[in-house]
Amino acid sequence: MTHHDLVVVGAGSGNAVVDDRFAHLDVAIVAQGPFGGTCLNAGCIPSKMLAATADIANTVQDSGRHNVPAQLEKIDWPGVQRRVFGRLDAQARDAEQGRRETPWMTVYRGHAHFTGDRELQITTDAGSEHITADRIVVAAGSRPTAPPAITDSGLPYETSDTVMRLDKVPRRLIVVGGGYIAAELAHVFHTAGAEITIVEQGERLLTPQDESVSRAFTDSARARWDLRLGREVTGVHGTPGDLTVTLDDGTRLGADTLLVAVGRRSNADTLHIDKAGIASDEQGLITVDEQLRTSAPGVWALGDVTDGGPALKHVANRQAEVIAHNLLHPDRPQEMSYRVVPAAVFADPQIGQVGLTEQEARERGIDFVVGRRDYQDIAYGWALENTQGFCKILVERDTGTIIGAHVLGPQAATLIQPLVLAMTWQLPAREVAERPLWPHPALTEAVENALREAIKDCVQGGAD
Ligand SMILES: Cc1cc2nc3c(=O)[nH]c(=O)nc-3n(C[C@H](O)[C@H](O)[C@H](O)COP(=O)(O)OP(=O)(O)OC[C@H]3O[C@@H](n4cnc5c(N)ncnc54)[C@H](O)[C@@H]3O)c2cc1C
Ligand SMILES: NC(=O)c1ccc[n+]([C@@H]2O[C@H](COP(=O)([O-])OP(=O)(O)OC[C@H]3O[C@@H](n4cnc5c(N)ncnc54)[C@H](O)[C@@H]3O)[C@@H](O)[C@H]2O)c1
Repeated sequence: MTHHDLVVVGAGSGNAVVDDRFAHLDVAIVAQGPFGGTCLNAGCIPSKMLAATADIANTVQDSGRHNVPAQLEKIDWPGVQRRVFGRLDAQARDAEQGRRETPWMTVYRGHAHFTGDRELQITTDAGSEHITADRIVVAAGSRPTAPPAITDSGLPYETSDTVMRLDKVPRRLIVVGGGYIAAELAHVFHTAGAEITIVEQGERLLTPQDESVSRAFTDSARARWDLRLGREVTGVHGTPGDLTVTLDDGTRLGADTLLVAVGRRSNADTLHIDKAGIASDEQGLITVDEQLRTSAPGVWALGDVTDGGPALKHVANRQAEVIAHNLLHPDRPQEMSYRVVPAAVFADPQIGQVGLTEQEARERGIDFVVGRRDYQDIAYGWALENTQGFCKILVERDTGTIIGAHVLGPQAATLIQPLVLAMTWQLPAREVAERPLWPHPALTEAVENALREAIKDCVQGGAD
């Protein structure tokens, strides 16, 4: 049995825990999948590289509105695949190679599970190995789920793990689920030439978003895609490549490809965490405290496998930093904060969001005002000929505190950042609107003007 000072299980965000500050230790990393994990290989990065390509294709298709006659010939899908995955696969290989060449690190390739306190069995192609460690970081991520009506059919279906690497664009793609992945990948495949149908059990797409954002997004999607809202799949029949999907209202839909995007579940259930005294919640997420310690002494956890914050890469990255600090400085530990967590949907239109939605603020009984500015009411919105974008900011009436912000439209993921900063430092809305100069006529004027709109109705907008 080999002993290490520190073992990290999972080479996604877990790989970011360890750097040269740990060179005095004997460190091992166990990797079942490619280095870089979901984000690099099948998540954030390929989906955004594909979405950026789709945005460019849309710009060409839409160029007539700017008096630039142009025609989109086609998206060269095999070329896009080579560019995107050629780059990302090389990154994953280089990351693993870098670890293998690090003298104080050991790379185990295989699946780890606990056999006791800080004791792991690693199953590899060559057999199995037992290791122990003084300290362990669990960063085993999550995996896509699929409804039984689909899995029981025995017919093939894609998930985000596989669909982006298809060698051909599907002709008719049915997406089950109307959340993040559906919004982003329907944008990609629609622009690449697929007919899109979305089957979503809720009444709108992206329902956790602010109602006005979810509504605007759904309306925009309805113009391009066939939306089956309030519906579930009850069965799949046919043969691979020629599928018939039945819905709970009896509708039958034809497709060559089915993409299931109904959420993900923690991989904690594959780790035998009970053998190591690691507690999990009712959804199977490993329970962590503010310092990202599990219930087992000497075991930390981060990312999608845990109950610590939303399953987003910037959350996991920050958790990796906090754990690294706490491993190196146990005498002065840091705590993870989830007070201000932004998120973005890289679809068409793009969405940026932070803090409370209007419906959440109402449910909490907060007395708040809403400031809104549409892109079509600012100069750069005219320049873009944009008619649907807006920035909406929620401000507590009495204190002028910004409690939530929502942007829909071009560059929304970037435009949200000044509001993330303002909320992080708890700057009053009036100060954020009036103290800095906002460059004219940039898109950021949508943010500035939404803030000015909100503070008109505040009792106390902040500093005068
Ligand atoms: C399509 C898609 C798009 C996304 N886009 C965004 C985005 O734009 N922005 C954003 O913030 N987030 C995005 N996310 C979410 C983001 O990818 C995840 O939150 C993040 O990657 C989680 O990191 P992690 O380290 O917890 O898990 P992972 O990156 O999944 O890493 C876990 C690693 O552990 C390995 N592993 C699992 N079990 C074991 C085991 N028993 N033994 C050894 N190794 C094991 C896995 O092979 C994997 O490499 C997206 C996700 C998807 C699916
Ligand atoms: N830009 C980003 O940050 C980004 C992008 C993609 C994925 N992600 C991460 O990956 C996670 C998974 O994404 P996702 O899109 O799979 O999940 P999601 O939770 O965003 O959306 C799932 C959707 O599927 C619907 N649904 C569930 N069961 C269904 C059923 N049986 N039939 C029809 N609809 C059903 C839900 O109502 C929901 O709208 C996200 O929650 C997020 O953490 C983030």
